[in-house]
Amino acid sequence: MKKLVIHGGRRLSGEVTIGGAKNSTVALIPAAILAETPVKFDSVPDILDVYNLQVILESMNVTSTFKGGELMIDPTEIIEAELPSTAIKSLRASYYFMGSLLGRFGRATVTFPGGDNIGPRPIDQHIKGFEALGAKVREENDTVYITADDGLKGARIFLDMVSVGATMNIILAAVHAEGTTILENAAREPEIIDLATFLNNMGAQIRGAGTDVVRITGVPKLESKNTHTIIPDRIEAGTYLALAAAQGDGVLVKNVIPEHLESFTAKMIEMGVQLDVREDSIYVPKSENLTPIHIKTAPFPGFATDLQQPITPLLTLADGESVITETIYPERTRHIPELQKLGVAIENPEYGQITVTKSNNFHGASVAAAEIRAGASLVTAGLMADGITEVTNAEHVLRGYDHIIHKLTMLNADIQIAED
Ligand SMILES: CC(=O)N[C@H]1[C@@H](OP(=O)(O)OP(=O)(O)OC[C@H]2O[C@@H](n3ccc(=O)[nH]c3=O)[C@H](O)[C@@H]2O)O[C@H](CO)[C@@H](O)[C@@H]1O
Ligand SMILES: C=C(OP(=O)(O)O)C(=O)O
Repeated sequence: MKKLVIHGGRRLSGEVTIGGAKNSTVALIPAAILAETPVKFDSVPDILDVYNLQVILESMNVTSTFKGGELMIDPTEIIEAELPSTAIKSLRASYYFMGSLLGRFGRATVTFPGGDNIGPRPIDQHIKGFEALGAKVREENDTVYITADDGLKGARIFLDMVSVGATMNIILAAVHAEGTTILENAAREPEIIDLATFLNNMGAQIRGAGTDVVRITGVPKLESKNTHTIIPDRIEAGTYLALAAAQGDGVLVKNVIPEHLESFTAKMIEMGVQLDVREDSIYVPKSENLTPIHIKTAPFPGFATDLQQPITPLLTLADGESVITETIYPERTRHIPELQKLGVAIENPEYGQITVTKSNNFHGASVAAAEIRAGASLVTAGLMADGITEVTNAEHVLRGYDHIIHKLTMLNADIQIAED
């Protein structure tokens, strides 16, 4: 295991460039096996999830090379094979192989996915979608067996709740299905548009991605003709924006799509952070006299659950009590006891509710990252704290933050990675 060692208290300044979106990337890689040709992505983030997905691809005889942000995947010699369960368990998004294998071969056998411990994460809506398309689904010994012996047929599917994963998975399965699938109450996250753009550029017919009704008309063949550039990671961007406001003396966050962050930047502005939102970058000046806010997490375009923990250290600078209502993952609270060790006044008074009050004098401590965004909040708080903070279980952070040591060091932070 690895740990991050932070000598906190240094003021941050300069520029940081955001990488490609993790949540696009982890869907695009499984999507690549639907192509009859090699595919190429650029702006691919250097994160552990990508390396684990490459291990899964390799088990299917799909070769891939990843260098300098460019990922080439050749699925032309793909074979059906047992997928490596350690890699499958290392990330949530391995469940996208259910949709893409089903689309490609008409059947899929995938171990239950792993991923972050942020409370229950059922996949009933994914399964409901596959069944509506004509597949039979059986769950046994932690494994999901999906078969569509008579092929998949377009269907009308209404999701019971807005789910990013189910929306993506149903799109993946439906691209080769016979006829048209109409997916209602679909998630509207920008990463879904990114997936649809990639597939459409290869010949798929997906309309309405980014709205709550997505129509997918099956096509027999997908062929890649150009490189797909992955959209910037709005969650990584939000993490740096919050850090910059909390500990910066002027930070420019580059390669962002500000429209993807509106619910987040609106809250920062409400706090009194004088953001300068430009075309594809956001400047964060030194922030003072902040006021507390109320945040309610919600599906896009609402405030992202993935950003409630990264913004938390900033809330400690506001004069009063801020309240976060976590509606997506009410048990996403594993950062709380760890932040308390650093001196943060944070409580979980009732299920799904988190309160944060003004806390002076953070002090370094040894803390554990239970999951990716809990880890991001600990790194932010550690950079604000006096003394040394060690964040153990750093793999959770490295799973989704591209070149984090380099980026923070360039902003004048003192952070190292070490074996634990
Ligand atoms: C790889 C990826 O993109 N991960 C993101 C994705 O996760 P993921 O796609 O797993 O999250 P979902 O959007 O599916 O989950 C939303 C809510 O629906 C519930 N649900 C979901 C599916 C289902 O079949 N049944 C069900 O009850 C979940 O428990 C949760 O309460 O969206 C989450 C919510 O924005 C983010 O936190 C994750 O970073
Ligand atoms: C919960 C997250 O990721 P995953 O769905 O990949 O576990 C996240 O990115 O915050």
